Amino acid sequence: MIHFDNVTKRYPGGHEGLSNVSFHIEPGEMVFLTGHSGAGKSTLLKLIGLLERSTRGQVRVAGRNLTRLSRGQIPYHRREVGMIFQDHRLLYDRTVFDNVAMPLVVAGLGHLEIGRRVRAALDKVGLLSKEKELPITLSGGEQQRVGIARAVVSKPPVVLADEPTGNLDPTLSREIMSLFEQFNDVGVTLLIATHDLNLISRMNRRILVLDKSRLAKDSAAEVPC
Ligand SMILES: Nc1ncnc2c1ncn2[C@@H]1O[C@H](COP(=O)(O)OP(=O)(O)OP(=O)(O)O)[C@@H](O)[C@H]1O
Repeated sequence: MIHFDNVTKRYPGGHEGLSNVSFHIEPGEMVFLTGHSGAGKSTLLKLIGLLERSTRGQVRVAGRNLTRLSRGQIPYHRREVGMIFQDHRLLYDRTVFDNVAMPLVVAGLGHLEIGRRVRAALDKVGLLSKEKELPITLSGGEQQRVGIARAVVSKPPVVLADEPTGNLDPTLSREIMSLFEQFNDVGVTLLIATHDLNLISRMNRRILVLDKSRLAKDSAAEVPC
């Protein structure tokens, strides 16, 4: 589902956010990505979501070679990759419903279909009763769940999360992880970047470790990277 072959990302100014990274994630895997601050976790997720392009090497997601993808194809790719951010990135002048509906509006779906899908996604994250609220009136954990509903409303086969529990207490973090497990149970491939080593060890899943922009460890690999 996600293939990195010798991928390097060099930012303007010459700094390498990612250096010669290779790994494969199979459909239906749930994988954690960790490493020190600045190790390259966000850069790796941005390459998968096409928020950034690789400088060298090949990134393939759901059968698409992102290195060769034209600008016109980017919206189709984004629909297949749901992204969740630590700071939620909600629109604070729009209701919860409108925030979750955004990807479907962009995709040009009809009114009734949007209503049906948004309510299904809000129900999944336990926020159906809050659809008319503005995000600012919600708690941090609830805002994160709005962000999660928005990421999964198009039913993407791949979901990426960048520090999704960074601002949450342990109970809320567990709730978010349980939601991710439920998505994974129905076949969604998840890649979750986090500093939280307690959380990672509790989940008992495959772990990719970045160190100074390189892949230092893949718990699924027999030998060190
Ligand atoms: N747009 C950019 N321009 C220049 N350098 C960047 C840019 N984005 C990231 N970097 C650099 O690339 C490296 C990797 O950054 P990245 O944000 O991927 O790390 P991270 O592991 O996600 O860190 P954190 O855990 O602190 O969020 C860092 O040295 C960072 O300063």
